[in-house]
Amino acid sequence: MSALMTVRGLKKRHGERLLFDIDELTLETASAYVLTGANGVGKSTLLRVLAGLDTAQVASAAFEGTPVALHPYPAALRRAIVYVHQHPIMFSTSVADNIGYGLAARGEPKARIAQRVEDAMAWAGVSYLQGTDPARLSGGEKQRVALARARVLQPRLLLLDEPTANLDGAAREQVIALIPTLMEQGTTVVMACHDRDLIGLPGVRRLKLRDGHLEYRTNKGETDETP
Ligand SMILES: Nc1ncnc2c1ncn2[C@@H]1O[C@H](COP(=O)(O)OP(=O)(O)OP(=O)(O)O)[C@@H](O)[C@H]1O
Repeated sequence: MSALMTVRGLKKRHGERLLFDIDELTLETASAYVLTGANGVGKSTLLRVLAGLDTAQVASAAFEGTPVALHPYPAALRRAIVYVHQHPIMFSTSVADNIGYGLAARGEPKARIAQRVEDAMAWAGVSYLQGTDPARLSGGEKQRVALARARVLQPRLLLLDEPTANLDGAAREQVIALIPTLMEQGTTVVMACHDRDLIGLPGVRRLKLRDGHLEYRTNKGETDETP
């Protein structure tokens, strides 16, 4: 398996506080990871740094074998890497506009956008929300719309920040059910989470942030560790 992204010497500071000091982060092509660790350890920050939404000190980085800088963040990475926020923000237009927004920003033809949005809505099980005001979506619906919005962009790397946080019951299960289908299409997925059902998904590898360092773990449905 080949490395999709490698980052070496990744340090993040908030003032005097060294949040993390990661020797090396390697994400393989078409692989899925859960990023675990205690509250406040820096999971969201790490994802945001990879997505170019936050800055950090980086010794070197490469994407698909090509050396890249993370600051300033290159347009090629902005196209290849998509971050989905824990509480996705929706534009107040329509659900379809929200899903197609990134494609429109890329200048895709309208007919192509409409087709891909329709497919994505069916994939995410949100076709019934066609006429719903985005401001009225439930937490689970919002998360599924956000996943559809990310999926249509066909990212090489998808960063999901606690995709099931604050969801329970059917809403949580519906989101969890979408994750393996994202993995199947060859996208590398990294999910910051505490959700044991996500951590235990087959084929998902585990990265754990602890004391500022990144540990690679084998994932065998751990029950004996703190998430
Ligand atoms: N701008 C900032 N200035 C100072 N500290 C910050 C800033 N932004 C975040 N932090 C701190 O950095 C730490 C890491 O935050 P982050 O949200 O990345 O953690 P997390 O592991 O995702 O936590 P959780 O599991 O609770 O979501 C927290 O202690 C947070 O308070």
